[in-house]
Amino acid sequence: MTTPFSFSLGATDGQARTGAITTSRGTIRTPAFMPVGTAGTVKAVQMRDVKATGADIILGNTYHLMLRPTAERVARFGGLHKFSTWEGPILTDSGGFQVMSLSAMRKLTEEGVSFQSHIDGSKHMLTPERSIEIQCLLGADIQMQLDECPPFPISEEASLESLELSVRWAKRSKAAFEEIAGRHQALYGIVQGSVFPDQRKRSAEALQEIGFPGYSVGGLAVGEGREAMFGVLDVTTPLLPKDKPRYLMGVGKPLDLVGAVERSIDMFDCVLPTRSGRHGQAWTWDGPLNLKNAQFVDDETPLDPASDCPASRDYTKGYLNHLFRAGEYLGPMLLSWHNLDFYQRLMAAMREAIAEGRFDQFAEEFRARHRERKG
Ligand SMILES: Nc1nc2c(CCc3ccccc3)c3nc[nH]c3cc2c(=O)[nH]1
Repeated sequence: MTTPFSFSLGATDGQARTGAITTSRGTIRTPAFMPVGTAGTVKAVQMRDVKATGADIILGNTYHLMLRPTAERVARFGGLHKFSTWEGPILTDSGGFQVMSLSAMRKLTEEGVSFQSHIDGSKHMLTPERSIEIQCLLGADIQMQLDECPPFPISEEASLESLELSVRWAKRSKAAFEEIAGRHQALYGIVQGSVFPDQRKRSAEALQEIGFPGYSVGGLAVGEGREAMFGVLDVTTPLLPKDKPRYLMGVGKPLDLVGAVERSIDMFDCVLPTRSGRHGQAWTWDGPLNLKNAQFVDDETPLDPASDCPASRDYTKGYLNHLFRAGEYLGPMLLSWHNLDFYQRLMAAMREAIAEGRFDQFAEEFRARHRERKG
């Protein structure tokens, strides 16, 4: 573990940019889509197939893994890489977001957030210090500060209070990180401020005062809608250092990814490709398809013959329709795999378009072709 974390910018095209994040476990090509592996597995897809789709990095979840099987047990197995057999970089969230969306009896104080496990009701406490300890026990290469992701909508004064707490927690997270993390690991600050431009500015400036090797844009993909999200990016990314990665948390649909790359975002995560795949939704260049739909019963064409992914190339839509109607495990497995591959092919196409100075044209053609809703 000697290679220190670093980011190098590649090509820029308008505000869009390519880059490479060097970590001790491999390089991440940006713009990058990071499959979510919440409980140490990218649901229904084996790690060798996740890698084959082109993913350079996957995500793990402090909240889920601290509850089960516990961070200490994962550490005894040699860390999350060894435990899950994923050998590339792993990014973990700090857990606060998941506590607020999943746990019961949660109580938020200056110290941290106490809560009851959604699994067995046991009592737990997450502080900035404990979150960093857990992320280090897991062995995460890129870690997140503990923050508070405010609900949407939220009043301006409540949003300001929340972002100030997250800034204080950013300081404590960095102090704890510097105590116990390795030189090969990196900690990101998370910009908050909901949909208020002056608060986004305040948060971005306060975090840069503290200083991080990368910055996440938090507080979005919480129901604000695409236009409001883009509006926040328009005012936020210009405030962040150009020579450091920007990670838009929890985003998103293909049209969200294109619009956010247009606004200078480098890293993305979203449960959509795997979660929607498990329920029969296939993402394609032309938009999403519901493969359970009767229209596919006799369809003898694959999802994408041009792909080298077996899930996209070797199975007919009629067969996939059958698998879902029959409740066969293979249905969710193949569609999760296909969707991850499609997301990686979209990211690769954007990286190539930026490198060739034709990203505007790519984005325009994609938006014309990709119909999110029929008709
Ligand atoms: N810490 C944090 N996480 C968020 C996530 C989870 C992303 C995540 C990271 C790693 C694993 C799973 C999920 C969000 N998802 C949608 N919107 C989100 C906002 C925030 C946020 O403001 N702060």
